[in-house]
Amino acid sequence: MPTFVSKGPMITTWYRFLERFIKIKNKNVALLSKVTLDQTLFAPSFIAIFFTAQGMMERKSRNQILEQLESVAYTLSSAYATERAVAINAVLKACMQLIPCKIPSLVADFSAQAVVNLILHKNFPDDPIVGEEDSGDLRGESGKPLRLRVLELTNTVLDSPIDEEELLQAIDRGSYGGGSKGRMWTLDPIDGTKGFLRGEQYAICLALIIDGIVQLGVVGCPNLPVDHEQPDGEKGCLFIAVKNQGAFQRSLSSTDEKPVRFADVSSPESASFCESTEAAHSNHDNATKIAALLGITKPPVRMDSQCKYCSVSRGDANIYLRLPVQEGYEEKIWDHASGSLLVEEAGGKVSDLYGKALDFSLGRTLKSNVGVIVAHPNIHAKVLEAVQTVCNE
Ligand SMILES: Nc1ncnc2c1ncn2[C@@H]1O[C@H](COP(=O)(O)OS(=O)(=O)O)[C@@H](OP(=O)(O)O)[C@H]1O
Ligand SMILES: [Mg+2]
Repeated sequence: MPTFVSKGPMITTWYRFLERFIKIKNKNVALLSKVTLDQTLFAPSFIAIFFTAQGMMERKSRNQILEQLESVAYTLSSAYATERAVAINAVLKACMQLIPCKIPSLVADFSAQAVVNLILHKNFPDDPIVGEEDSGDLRGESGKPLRLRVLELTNTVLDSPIDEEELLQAIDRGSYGGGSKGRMWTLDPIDGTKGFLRGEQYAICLALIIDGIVQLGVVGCPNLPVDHEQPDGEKGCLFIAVKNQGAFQRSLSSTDEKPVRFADVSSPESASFCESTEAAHSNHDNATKIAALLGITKPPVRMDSQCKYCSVSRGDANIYLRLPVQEGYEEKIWDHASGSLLVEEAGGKVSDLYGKALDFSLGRTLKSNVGVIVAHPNIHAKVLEAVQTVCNE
């Protein structure tokens, strides 16, 4: 019904407008101009108006309407569709090989990097990869026992088995130095090694960066509950974000994707925050002082790995702080690329401790940034101010 009522008159008026105002003699150029205007101006506006009106008539909430618009925009957009599908497949395979049994973390780390790099190389042979691991510890006689265990695990998820030399080559495809030009992938095969060892949160994180800008991020969290409200329910989630296409979550066992959004929060007092489990990776004492300054009363949620980015993106908490412990520590691009895009696409804001955007164009590390602050745009400025007050004390 809304289609019938709105579409006819609007389209007729639009085409009349085009006929009247596009006065180009060359017929082909005139046609091309009309098609361009139609696809870039009319179609997106019409779709947005149509779905908003439909949502309002169905008495949907503002958030439900936004979610629907996001999924329509995603369905209609095909940018990076192949990269998205390949990245999901690679991260899923790497997750699957780690779930069934208890695996030593070194074996898991190398094997996850081999699996993801092999899948990326098969699909995008010219794309360089900035990966956390290299094959040094697997080489020679001394590396043989570890090498064979990694090879065995890697071959459990590959369609066609590889040999020892192919394994080493695959891992070393992650040796790219990064930079500001062209395409590259960045991979943390197991982020949150300590969490993996404890049987808690860890993540497999893959991102596509083009000319220094993160365009796609996929994060696999094999131990994260699918629903934060049901910590004993199904575990294992995949988070996916493509620039300007929104952020999504699915479980490892299903292909159904749901949009994820930052929880609305109007003031820091009502917020909750999460930080690293490891006090050696983020300063817990300063975080406590910042929380007090902001009037936050809820205790922090401590969690390992980029699962923190995922958790705030879907509204489990409102703030993520990573406060430097060691002067001169340079954050690695694979520890933040996919997570930061996920946050931005879910409606959150990411900066460093000085309010600067994270710069992924400077090599393997975030050389020009210090720490990370993630918060809802409504409260980011206040959080930043409190962080600066405490860190400058
Ligand atoms: N000194 C220091 N400061 C800041 N960060 C550091 C530091 N040392 C290590 N790392 C990196 O922290 C990564 C783990 O991230 P988290 O701290 O979020 O998780 S965890 O709680 O430590 O498991 C961890 O990633 P993984 O090595 O992949 O686990 C490291 O890259
Ligand atoms: Mg890491």
